[in-house]
Amino acid sequence: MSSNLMDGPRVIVALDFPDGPTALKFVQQLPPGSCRLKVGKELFTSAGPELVRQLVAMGHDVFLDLKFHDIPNTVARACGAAAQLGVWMMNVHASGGRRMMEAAAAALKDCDGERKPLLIGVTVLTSMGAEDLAEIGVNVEPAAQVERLAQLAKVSGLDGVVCSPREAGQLRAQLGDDFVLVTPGVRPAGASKDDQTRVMTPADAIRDGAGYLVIGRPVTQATDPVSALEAINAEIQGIVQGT
Ligand SMILES: O=c1ccn([C@@H]2O[C@H](COP(=O)(O)O)[C@@H](O)[C@H]2O)c(=O)[nH]1
Repeated sequence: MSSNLMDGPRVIVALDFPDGPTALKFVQQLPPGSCRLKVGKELFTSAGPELVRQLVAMGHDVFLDLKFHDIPNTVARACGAAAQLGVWMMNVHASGGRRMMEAAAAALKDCDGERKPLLIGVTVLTSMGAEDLAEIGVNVEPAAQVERLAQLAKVSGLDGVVCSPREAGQLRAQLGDDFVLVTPGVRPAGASKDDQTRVMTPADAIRDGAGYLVIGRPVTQATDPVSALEAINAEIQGIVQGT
């Protein structure tokens, strides 16, 4: 899938809500086709796989963001179980290593064509900066570590990576148009960074080669979430069409 040929919404709204009913109430107000949806650790822990099945049955593309990170066998089996839910995208931590990522990719290889979920590797969390990396013994700039893990993800058979938009340009140039770049750490101009560190605006992220923008609080916590989402889609529309 070339980033230039991707169909459909580029924004993935992070449904970081405390429970299923709150998430569903939020989803029901979204205009059809305006975004894809991400179910992460908070909502999945509270509402479980049934909510994921429900969102898939409603026709949504669901990114199951559970960031699996364990021994290869455990991660492979978790990925197999996630695929059974019919999700569009799922992820593992690239720092789990090549054998873990290869096992995850192998677990999905028997899913039939259209239904095969995209498998994405998390590189360096967008909340982390150089000092955070140094504290865990990684004494390089985030961009260098992202590049290293993204290359490992690619040779391990993954479809793409989660990175910050700040690394999108470099990865797009190095890893090609077919490698999927999913970028959280996206903030409209003037919005609070919250706990994110490596951020960019929606327009700049797309311009630099991001495939999908994961956006949570700037939409979900907005006074008018639908208008906030529409403004982001309007901001990136011209750039997406020009790519
Ligand atoms: O490196 C990462 C990986 C995942 N996330 C997730 O994306 C959203 C971002 O939410 P905002 O409210 O827009 O900050 C959230 O669900 C994270 O778990 C990330 O931020 N960075």
